[in-house]
Amino acid sequence: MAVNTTNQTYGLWINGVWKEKTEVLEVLNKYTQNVEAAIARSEKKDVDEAVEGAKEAYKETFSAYDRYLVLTNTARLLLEKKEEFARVLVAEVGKPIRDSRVEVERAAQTLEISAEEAKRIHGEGVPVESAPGSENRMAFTLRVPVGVVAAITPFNVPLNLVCHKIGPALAAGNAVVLKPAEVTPLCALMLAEVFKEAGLPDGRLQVITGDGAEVGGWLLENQDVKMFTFTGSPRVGEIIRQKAGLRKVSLELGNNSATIVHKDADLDKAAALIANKSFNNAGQVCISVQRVYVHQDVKTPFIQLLKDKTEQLQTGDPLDETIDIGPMIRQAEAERVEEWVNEAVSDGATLVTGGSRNGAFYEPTILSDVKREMKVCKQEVFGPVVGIDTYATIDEVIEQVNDSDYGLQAGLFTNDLAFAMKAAKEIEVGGLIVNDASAYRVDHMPYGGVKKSGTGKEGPRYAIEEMTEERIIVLNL
Ligand SMILES: NC(=O)C1=CN([C@@H]2O[C@H](COP(=O)(O)OP(=O)(O)OC[C@H]3O[C@@H](n4cnc5c(N)ncnc54)[C@H](O)[C@@H]3O)[C@@H](O)[C@H]2O)C=CC1
Ligand SMILES: O=C(O)[C@H](O)CS(=O)(=O)O
Repeated sequence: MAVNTTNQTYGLWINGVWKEKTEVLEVLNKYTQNVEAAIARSEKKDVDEAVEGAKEAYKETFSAYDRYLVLTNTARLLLEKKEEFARVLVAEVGKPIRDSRVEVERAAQTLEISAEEAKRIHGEGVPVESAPGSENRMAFTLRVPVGVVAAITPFNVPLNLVCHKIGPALAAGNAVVLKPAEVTPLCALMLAEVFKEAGLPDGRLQVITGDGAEVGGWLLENQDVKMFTFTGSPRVGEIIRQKAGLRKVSLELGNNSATIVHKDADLDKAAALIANKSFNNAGQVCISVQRVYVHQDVKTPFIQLLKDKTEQLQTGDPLDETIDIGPMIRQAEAERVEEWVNEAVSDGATLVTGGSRNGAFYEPTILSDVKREMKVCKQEVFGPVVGIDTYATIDEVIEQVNDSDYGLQAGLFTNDLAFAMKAAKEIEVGGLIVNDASAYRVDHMPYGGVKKSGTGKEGPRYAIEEMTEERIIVLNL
């Protein structure tokens, strides 16, 4: 049974207290469509106040060890409140309860890893003395924080992806102004209070909410923001890239992730992992499997296995412990997916399973005989749809995978080491996952794409590099 888990009006989190606003936006429960909570709609002056407060907080000493302690405490408190956060994720995203619990656990891990990294941020020795005329010099680098970081996050993984920005930014010694997605802002707002309870100095983390384009625009205008770290659509990523000017920008954008199933693969294992990782979070995961390339010799048995495993997935109320797939974020998105699938079928694709919509629910859907120019292949579906195509040779499939505007992660099922290593060199992505689907991620690995999938890496150690400047110190002795 769905319950209203928060039923609260949130203010803006500025300088460690709630600032109430009269204008609010409603946040819906994505399963019941009831109002779950309300959030404040920021005005420009609120955004400027948040940035100013962050700038002031940044000037105060916050040692690496204290950063470590605060992040560790936050991770512990988050785990203590796991069920509370998981239920809010169920409500605001429509994410099934079992997956929501996993997201809270991963978010705590992301903060824990960030805490560990806070203690080992270091530069390196630079042998300037080896240059003629510099014999009496020595040099080393420092990594210094950039200052105020603006973090703008998407709707689909609203706790862990927020932690992937706040964790490393704070670990590196920055102050953060966070703008969570307006449709799923609740966990981020709750997290702000947890950080305070964990000992974070006021102003180091500000959370402002409101209309994305408006608030994002005001953040971009404010020159006291020194870096933008963004996860979301390529459309908004490009706006940020253009308006940020010469400031630092890190962009985690979309993907139409491919996974290859070679003729020597363990087909049962491949089908199980692909079924699980294509439809998780109703396919609203940017490394979710969207394009499957199966070797022509094993097409028929593989499709049958994938169909069987997909049809075992249960769709329904995300609070129900037995449910695998909940609603999409809004009905309009499910309608778009329905349109793309119908268009593919009328252009010659075969519907293997699924293909129907009920409100915001879209059934897990498999298409075969897809063509590369179809929207379900060429664009990012961001929904529970997999399109299967075949190939004959290794060169051909590498070309098919690379024929994409995107390049975040890809998967490859094979026991052929030579193929795996050729793919590692030639597939144009930020990460290749061998003997698993494209959607494998643990939170300390480098994560980020090429082409339209963005620039910069996440994973706390790598994000800290993005969120610090390298400064060289030369000693003339
Ligand atoms: N590479 C990655 O790690 C991930 C990428 N994504 C991508 O995100 C997209 C889906 O998420 P959405 O939340 O719908 O993306 P979105 O781009 O619509 O929104 C993302 C964030 O940007 C804000 N925003 C909207 N307009 C803005 C503007 N003009 N200036 C500044 N900020 C603005 C939104 O309020 C939200 O907080 C998909 O394309 C997906 O692939 C999602 C998750 C992870
Ligand atoms: O890109 C996404 O949608 C997420 O980063 C995938 S994950 O972190 O939830 O695995």
